[in-house]
Amino acid sequence: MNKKIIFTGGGSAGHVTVNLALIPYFIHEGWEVEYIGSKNGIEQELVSKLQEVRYRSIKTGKLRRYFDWNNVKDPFRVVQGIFQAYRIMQKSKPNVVFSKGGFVSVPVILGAKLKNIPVITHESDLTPGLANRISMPFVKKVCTTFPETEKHLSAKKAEYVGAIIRDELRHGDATKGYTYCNFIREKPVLLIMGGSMGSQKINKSVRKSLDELLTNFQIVHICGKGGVDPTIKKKGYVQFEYINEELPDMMHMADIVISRAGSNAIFEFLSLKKPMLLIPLSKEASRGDQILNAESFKKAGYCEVLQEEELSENSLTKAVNHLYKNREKYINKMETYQGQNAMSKVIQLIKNEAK
Ligand SMILES: CC(=O)N[C@H]1[C@@H](OP(=O)(O)OP(=O)(O)OC[C@H]2O[C@@H](n3ccc(=O)[nH]c3=O)[C@H](O)[C@@H]2O)O[C@H](CO)[C@@H](O)[C@@H]1O
Repeated sequence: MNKKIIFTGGGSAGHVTVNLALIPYFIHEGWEVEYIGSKNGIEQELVSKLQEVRYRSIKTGKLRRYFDWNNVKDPFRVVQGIFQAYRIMQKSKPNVVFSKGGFVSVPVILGAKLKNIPVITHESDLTPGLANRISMPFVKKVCTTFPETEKHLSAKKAEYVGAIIRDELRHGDATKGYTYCNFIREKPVLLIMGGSMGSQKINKSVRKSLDELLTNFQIVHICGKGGVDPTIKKKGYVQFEYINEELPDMMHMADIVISRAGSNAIFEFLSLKKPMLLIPLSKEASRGDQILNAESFKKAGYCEVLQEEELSENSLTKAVNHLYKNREKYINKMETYQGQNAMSKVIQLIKNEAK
């Protein structure tokens, strides 16, 4: 009988793209693949494109660090989600569960634990997220992207594997990117990606400096859902809410990037050797994981960092021009980065645990 794996993870694309990188391998190897996510999350949108994967939705609650009336209702949703996940495990009988974290993964992991199904999780960031911290006692292994993360985890469970990069990102075609954006070859391209959901702060700041930035660069701006400003029509400036199939072409076309410091995005840029200006999400809006991700990259010489509090018209254009001028320095440093062959390590761990 074929082996079966259930993937989970969601809330933002950063909790889905690692799964999207792994899923084709298991399908190719003849495994049955299912995915548990929320009903209307980004994971549903991204995974529903994969015909071979059965998608099942459960109720889930968000784990917020701030006051919200939903905080009262959400624990009940999580409990309902645990029962739903338990029933799925009972019917589906997977050999193993792989979780990429995010709040939808907590009920799935608990449901799997109740059925004694082994779970492996993956932590993208330098410090473990809340969902992964809650789930820690119930999982067999936690795969980490940064070596520094191991000190935040139990030594028995932590496995440093490195970053998992979707294979298609390596096969982008810059020429297609130029055609798609109607850009010319003679002027450098700046790609701006404020994380998978866009960043209002970065969008605002870029737009204030747009004319100045456009004197030196053509700009692809990924603005996030609802973030595109249709009133701005300028030569050499294109905006998107989110890019799917064309992202590899856009990444290959870019000379330099401005990005949030979400772990998947920055390792993708690193693997393609794109000099980065990172603007991490502030401590006010997060646990500060992106600040640590960015610090680690800066220490390695891969990027420039501009903290959100320092963001202004002047500081942004100055930092972008400085990055472009010194691009060779960052590229040379990135050339020394050795990928950890994370994909095969994770696949081996999953196979070892699959009952
Ligand atoms: C606000 C928030 O909570 N952010 C977290 C979230 O970020 P976020 O969801 O932004 O995740 P990442 O930056 O790590 O990854 C974004 C992923 O989306 C893809 N992408 C993005 C834009 C686009 O148009 N098309 C596309 O395919 C990127 O290629 C990448 O694979 O998860 C990350 C990984 O745990 C964390 O480090 C971030 O702190």
